[in-house]
Amino acid sequence: MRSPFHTEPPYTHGQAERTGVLLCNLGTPDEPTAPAVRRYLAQFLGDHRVVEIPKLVWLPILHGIILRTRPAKSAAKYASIWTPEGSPLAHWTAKQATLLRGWLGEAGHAVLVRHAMRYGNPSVASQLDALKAEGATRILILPLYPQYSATTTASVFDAVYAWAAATRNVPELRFVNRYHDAPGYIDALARTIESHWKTHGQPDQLVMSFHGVPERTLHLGDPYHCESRKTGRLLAERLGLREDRYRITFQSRFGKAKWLEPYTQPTIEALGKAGARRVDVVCPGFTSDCLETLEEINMEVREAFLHAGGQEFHYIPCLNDNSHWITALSRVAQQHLAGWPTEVPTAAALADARSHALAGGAPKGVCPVAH
Ligand SMILES: C=CC1=C(C)c2cc3[nH]c(cc4nc(cc5[nH]c(cc1n2)c(C)c5CCC(=O)O)C(CCC(=O)O)=C4C)c(C)c3C=C
Ligand SMILES: [Fe+2]
Ligand SMILES: [Fe+2]
Repeated sequence: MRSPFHTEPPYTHGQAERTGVLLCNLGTPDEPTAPAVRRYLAQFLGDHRVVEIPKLVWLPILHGIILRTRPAKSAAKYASIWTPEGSPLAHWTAKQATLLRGWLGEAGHAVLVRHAMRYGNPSVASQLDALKAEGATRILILPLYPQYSATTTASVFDAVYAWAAATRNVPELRFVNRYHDAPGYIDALARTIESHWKTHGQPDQLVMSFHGVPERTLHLGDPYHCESRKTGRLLAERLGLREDRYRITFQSRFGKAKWLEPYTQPTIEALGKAGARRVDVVCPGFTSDCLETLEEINMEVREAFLHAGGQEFHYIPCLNDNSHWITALSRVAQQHLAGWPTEVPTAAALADARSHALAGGAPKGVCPVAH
């Protein structure tokens, strides 16, 4: 009879038990072409965590209208931010995983660290399989979203549950829901802004722009709005900014429904029209630069501000591979790893497990070990 679960090697004694961390991000197309963007958007916008319209109504609209028109337009935008290393989001996420592995190692935690994308590659399932193949029996799921949203964080968790539901020998799993107010995260953001200001001076207004979500999700119990606003308030306090020197706004509206307000672009245009000479924009909810920061903010919104009469527009990059940010991420990971063994098993422990395995004596056909 075929098993409904993924094929696994037979259980063997005496293997090194390892702890793993899986850094999860949203994902990005494999290349900046319409077919690749179509594949990516089909998976992304077909996720009921992202678009909550009943599938029977939504899928004909998605496949019949949106996926016929949007991919070519989005591909052109992706082409404008693509780098020799590929998509910025993919590049920074991979680098963050490498750096986090090093940081945790320095702190004495010999954990396996990999990264995965909720949509596109490398998939969450493929990286969980890889961690398991490397011996991970405990895995910490760490989304690269400081603010919890059902549209992003919970969707990553869905992918993990789906993998676990098809796995026989499931590792112990832990999930990080949020770190929107972690002091190290706020500090890393503040240092990035302060270092920009040290070179360029201060603006009339600092705009903290977060990705938006439909407003109704707030009324249905999603804390994303409140967590984003708290990040913004803590950041302003850390920078010593008075309330009239900064704004918290929401960007990247998708579709016709009301999203969280105030919207980023109209706010910045209004600032330009009202005579603000210089605006600086930072995107604290994005831990890597991506299409939504490099194209939407640094190109579209920049142009709108200058067109509205503004003189200087400064985009302050995301945390990316900033060392204070990696320190913050490693602190979040260590907090959630507490109580799990994170050292490499000693030779003595492995030898003990193996000699135990050699004790033998059970009937043929089952595990021949004296347990
Ligand atoms: C940081 C948190 C994010 C939330 C919350 C979020 C919600 C959300 N997004 C869409 C629709 C789109 N988002 C797109 C790109 C995109 N979104 C995020 C992050 C969040 N999204 C990132 C990091 C990116 C950039 C990815 C990259 O490859 O660089 C896109 C695709 C781009 C396009 O075609 O315009 C769409 C579409 C919805 C509907 C939503 C919540 C309901
Ligand atoms: Fe998005
Ligand atoms: Fe609130």
